[in-house]
Amino acid sequence: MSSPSQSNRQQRLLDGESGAFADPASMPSIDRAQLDPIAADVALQRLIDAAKQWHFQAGRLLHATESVGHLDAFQWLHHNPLGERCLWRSRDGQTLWAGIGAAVVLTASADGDYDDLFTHMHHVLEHHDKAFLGGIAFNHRPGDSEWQDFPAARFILPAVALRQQGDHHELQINLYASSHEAFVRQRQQLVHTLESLKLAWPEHIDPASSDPVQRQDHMVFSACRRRIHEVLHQIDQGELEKAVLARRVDVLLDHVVPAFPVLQRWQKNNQGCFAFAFEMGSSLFMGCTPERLFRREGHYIATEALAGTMTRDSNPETDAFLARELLNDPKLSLEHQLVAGFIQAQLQPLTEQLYSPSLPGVIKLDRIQHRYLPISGQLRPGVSDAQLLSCLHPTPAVCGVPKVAAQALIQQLEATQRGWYSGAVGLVSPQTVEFAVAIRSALVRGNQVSCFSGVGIVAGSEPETEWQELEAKISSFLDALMR
Ligand SMILES: C=C(O[C@@H]1C=C(C(=O)O)C=C[C@H]1O)C(=O)O
Ligand SMILES: [Mg+2]
Repeated sequence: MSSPSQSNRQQRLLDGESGAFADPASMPSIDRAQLDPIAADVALQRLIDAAKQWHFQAGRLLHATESVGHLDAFQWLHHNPLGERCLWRSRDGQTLWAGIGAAVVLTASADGDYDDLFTHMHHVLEHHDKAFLGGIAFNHRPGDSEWQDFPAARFILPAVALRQQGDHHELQINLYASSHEAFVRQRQQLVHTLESLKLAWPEHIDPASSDPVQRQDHMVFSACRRRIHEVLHQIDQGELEKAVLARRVDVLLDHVVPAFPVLQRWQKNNQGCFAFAFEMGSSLFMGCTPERLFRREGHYIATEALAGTMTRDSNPETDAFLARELLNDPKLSLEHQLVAGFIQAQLQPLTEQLYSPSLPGVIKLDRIQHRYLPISGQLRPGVSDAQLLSCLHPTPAVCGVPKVAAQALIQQLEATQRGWYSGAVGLVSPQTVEFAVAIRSALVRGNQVSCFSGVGIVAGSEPETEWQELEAKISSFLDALMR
């Protein structure tokens, strides 16, 4: 129960925001855990005052930070479509960044061209406790229609960021301009965004879910079987050992897809996954992935091999039996071992020492479980983030072995472009750089959503089993979408 003075404050916030709940009888209550109204309100006003007092400084980051009470980042983004939005949540849930609008946007138009990007990002950030969020494509093809808003690489420093580290939540604002004219324009935009920003919203107004109006599978089972046979044939011929085949399913709803509430449900069903979202133009790419590409802190790198999949069962004994099968099955071992071997071989020349447990473990998700092997090490002096990204991406978890042969076969067999699906997404801060593999992901455009999933094909793959695996991966997303 809230006190009368708290209720008044809640009402004032709601009235100020939209005027929609002026009648106390019809006013929904606010989730108390969601917000400390005074802190958020005052913090926001302080940030507006700070921005108004900024003076132009060429090529210097202007910034301000205020602590706030607990804000639900997914709902905050959902209720504030005031500029391009982005989100990054670490796998342990301890770190979350959400952004609205852009202070700095950095892009690359070709794959592998990451050196300048990282140099530039670190130059802008200096030592500040801030982060660029962004990602890279699987392999960039200019002119792809559904991916046209997504270049080979793109990173943004949000204009307004909500940062959560453990229990500490803060709002940050940023501005970086190279001319006085740009400074004036960007500051005006920033103040406007802050003055429009909602920090409170009615509780549990979750957009109603509905059945899809239409579903289009870009690869039906017969085509999938044909492609798997083609990969198996090439494996027989000794051309390659593994290739990952991907599938796209489009779903049309009768309303705009509520991307952030869907992502929040998806993430809640899959604790222990990264969550990410990047809005660009009228598209939004988001996902809930279990797979880390790498995390670097100082000279320390942590990565992993995650591949090989088994279904789950509601009966714990059967589920444990399936996990043992996952660890013992030779085809699943090979599928996973090819990823681990690649990562270890790529990192060997860049590290002093590389550590892994002798046996893999299991990661459990809502509908499936995976083989998992952590790999960590001490980087040699001078190894850069750009180098790590180029040497690890794409791993055989999303591409194949050998890499070049698999890339060519994927390009030949897959009917649709992957864009940022199976690329890498993450966060670049002065202290930490972390990328996740952008699988279990979907591209939202208005009331349409394209979701993607892939399977690793190795000797011993059976089309029916691989098809079920593709279905299981996609249905985790459809559960969150349709609920
Ligand atoms: C390619 C995807 O996932 C990859 C393929 C897996 C497999 O085939 O067993 C498991 C995890 C990932 O390495 C995807 O989910 O889209
Ligand atoms: Mg598999």
